[in-house]
Amino acid sequence: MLYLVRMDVRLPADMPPAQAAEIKSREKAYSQSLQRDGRWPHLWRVAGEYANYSVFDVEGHDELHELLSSLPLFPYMDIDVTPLARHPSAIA
Ligand SMILES: O=C(O)C[C@H]1C=CC(=O)O1
Repeated sequence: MLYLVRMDVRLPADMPPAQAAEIKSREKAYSQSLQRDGRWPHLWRVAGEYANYSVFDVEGHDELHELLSSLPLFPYMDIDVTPLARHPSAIA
């Protein structure tokens, strides 16, 4: 199943910069492993915001929840999930 996911990152203003950098580094490594194995085929920055739109290609809700809740930034993100169904007029 495909899911469109918006993630808004809200790190606490008082988080020490070294801690923020360490979390972002782990997030990057984890997200790139999911991109490489094909489960996170799109990752786009929302221009001007600390947010992204992503497309996940996973078995279903349970796998998506497992992946999202394992993100190192998960405790600091607002996440909005939209399940995608095939459009009858789509040619691809
Ligand atoms: O920067 C973000 O949008 C949050 C998150 C998503 C992938 C990643 O590496 O960081």
